[in-house]
Amino acid sequence: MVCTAGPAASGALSVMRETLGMTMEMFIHDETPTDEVDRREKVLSGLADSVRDLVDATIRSTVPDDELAAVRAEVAALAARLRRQQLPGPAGVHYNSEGRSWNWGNAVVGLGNAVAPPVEIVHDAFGSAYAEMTLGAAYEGPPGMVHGGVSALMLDQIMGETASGFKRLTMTGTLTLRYRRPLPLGPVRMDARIAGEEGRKITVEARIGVPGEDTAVEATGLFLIPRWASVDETEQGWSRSAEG
Ligand SMILES: CCCCCCCCCC(=O)SCCNC(=O)CCNC(=O)[C@H](O)C(C)(C)COP(=O)(O)OP(=O)(O)OC[C@H]1O[C@@H](n2cnc3c(N)ncnc32)[C@H](O)[C@@H]1OP(=O)(O)O
Repeated sequence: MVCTAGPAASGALSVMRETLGMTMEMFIHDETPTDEVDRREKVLSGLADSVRDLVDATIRSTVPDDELAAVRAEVAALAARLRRQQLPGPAGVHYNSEGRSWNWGNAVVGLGNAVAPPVEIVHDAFGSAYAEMTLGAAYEGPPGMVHGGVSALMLDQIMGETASGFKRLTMTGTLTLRYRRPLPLGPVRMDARIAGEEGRKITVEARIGVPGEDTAVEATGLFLIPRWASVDETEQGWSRSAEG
């Protein structure tokens, strides 16, 4: 799933740029046609999937040292091929006038980011969302368990998207987590919902756990529409697409 910032978003985006300077320069108006974006995204996400597999294989491999060294040389050669043509910095968020946006570098949902777990967040029209994914060896904290920071990362993303609803800009103000029980690596599910709204403050509640079992981590977050991004402007400006 990819969030989209339609043409009307440019007002909110320009305020963000002026206010936050270089950081928000990462929102890039980019008139690449949607079909080209779709094509590139498919190829890039395929590569990210393979690199994710490489990460897992690296962690778990028991091949001899000389084989590890040989693989290292091949991986270095592949990285050099990719670096022949690359961006000067992070990928940022791009959007075109057709209402398509793409955020391939995002740490949780970036389709070009092999560090991101493969997550598709599903939103309904009523301020709630869920996601199911499998967290493997790359996300380990306690032995066999999901790292607590990874749970926080994943929850922050689904909660931020839920607060935003892709119709307004929100930022995490405060995130409170209660780790109730260890979360084993493997299939997990997250759920989030808006629990309350008051002016620029949106409270979101969420949980993550093994599907069908008791909650492992519960979260409450206060998400803020920044002072510099008025509700009217951001509500006009943000939209989302179903697919990405
Ligand atoms: C569509 C795309 C979906 C994307 C999903 C992305 C998920 C990922 C989300 C993130 O990770 S965001 C990155 C992490 N968060 C940040 O970097 C936020 C950094 N902080 C800020 O930019 C500003 O502090 C912030 C925008 C949060 C607030 O600045 P404002 O200038 O708008 O707040 P202001 O000072 O006007 O305060 C408004 C009210 O909020 C309260 N407040 C401000 N900051 C707060 C805070 N951090 N926690 C709790 N309350 C806070 C403040 O006390 C006040 O309360 P009262 O109205 O009752 O007086």
